[in-house]
Amino acid sequence: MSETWSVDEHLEDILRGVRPLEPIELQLLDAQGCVLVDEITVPASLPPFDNSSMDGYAVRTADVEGSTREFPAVLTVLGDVAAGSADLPAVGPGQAARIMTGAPLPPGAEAVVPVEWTDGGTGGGPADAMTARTADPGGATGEVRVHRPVTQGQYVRERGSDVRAGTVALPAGTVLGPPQLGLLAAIGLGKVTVRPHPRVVVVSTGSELVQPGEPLEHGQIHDSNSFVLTAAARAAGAIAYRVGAVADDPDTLRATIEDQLIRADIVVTSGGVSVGAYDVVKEALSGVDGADGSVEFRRLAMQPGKPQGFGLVGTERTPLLALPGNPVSSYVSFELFVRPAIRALMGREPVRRPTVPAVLTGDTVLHSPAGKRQFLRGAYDPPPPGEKAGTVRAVGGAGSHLIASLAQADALIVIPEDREEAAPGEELEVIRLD
Ligand SMILES: Nc1nc2c(c(=O)[nH]1)N[C@H]1C(S)=C(S)[C@@H](COP(=O)(O)OP(=O)(O)OC[C@H]3O[C@@H](n4cnc5c(N)ncnc54)[C@H](O)[C@@H]3O)O[C@H]1N2
Ligand code: MOO
Repeated sequence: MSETWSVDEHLEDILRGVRPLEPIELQLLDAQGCVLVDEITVPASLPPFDNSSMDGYAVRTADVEGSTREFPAVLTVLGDVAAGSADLPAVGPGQAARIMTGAPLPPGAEAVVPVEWTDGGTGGGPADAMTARTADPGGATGEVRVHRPVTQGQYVRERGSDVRAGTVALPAGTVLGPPQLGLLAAIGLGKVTVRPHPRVVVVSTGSELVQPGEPLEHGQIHDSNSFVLTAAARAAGAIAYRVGAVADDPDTLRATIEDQLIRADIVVTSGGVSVGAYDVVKEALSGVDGADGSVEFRRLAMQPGKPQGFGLVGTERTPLLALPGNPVSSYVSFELFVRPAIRALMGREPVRRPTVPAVLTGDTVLHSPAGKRQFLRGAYDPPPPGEKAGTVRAVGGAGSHLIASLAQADALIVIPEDREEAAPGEELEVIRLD
């Protein structure tokens, strides 16, 4: 661990070892957040048929021309056309069909008069609504008085007016969010080919660690990193498995990782990477060169997150990122290195979180070690209209054990390597953690 790596060099090294996962076919909801590999063509037009956009009466426009409240057009109602109806009455001169939103326009009809522009078949004033069929089956027949004319095609959603068969529904590279999944469902696709969610196995290490919910003996602490890392991996789009904390024993750790490789596209460990006598991850995984790969441990010019390990392990050369154990270091390292690796596996761009400018508020000058990129926890406010930069204030100190203030933060304030302090009023870059 002699030379010091920059944040960017370490990330580039990781990204060189990460290839996008092979595409697979998934059920629509399993593909949420995934990237489409090929463009999707619309197999059949949407809507598939001309249909009504209103509850009302399907009419011939000539029959209602010039109609008013005082001089209504009086039409004979043939019956109901409900959404899903296949049996459609032909609408002839002087006739109308009561029609529901989404129902196919019956033959002969050219437009739809909303029910509010009619007497609803009651013989009274303008209707507010139709009476439910169950309450008044007879309401579907008889006469209707139409108080306003409609033009050709009015309140009719034309076949193909949404998307036409043969056109591109979604281009390759689309990230499937709720509306995109909705479109695939609407055009009738039950499955879709995407790069899958990476499987991330999270292993925390440390003989002092006790699972939350269990009492502590003196000297012990609860394992929080494995929860942070597993939750963060899920938020980044991965399927994450949390393995309980492994004690500081190299053989146990090696065996645990070997067992886990079967379900891992990435392994993330926390703790045991520094220079202590019980730094188990380093001891178990460094220098195991050969077919099964190896993990290289290095010092980074960053704070927090100085000690890091990265390598490709097992016969599948699975990327393993060994993060430092201090809780803030572990989380910041996840954001800077594991999240981009997850996104690279998914084929999602950009892999890095973007930075945004923010003016530092508060009354404290922030300090940063020379030559290191520092990531301080911040609370960010977006810019008011017309301004480019938001504001950010530091929350908590620089200590990498400060879990409570990390929970107050929604941004990381970046102090570059060439700066040793930043004063209130200065504009800095921040990474938003949303
Ligand atoms: N002599 C030196 N000591 C240390 C150096 C150094 O350069 N020289 N680097 C320091 C830095 S910076 C960091 S970061 C830590 C990294 O240590 P490890 O990765 O070996 O982590 P541990 O020693 O296992 O734990 C550190 C700290 O974090 C707590 N921890 C660990 N795992 C969890 C967990 N799952 N949940 C909650 N808290 C956890 C652990 O109890 C320790 O307090 O090394 C410094 N030392
Ligand atoms: O660099 Mo360590 O990761 O501060 O706490």
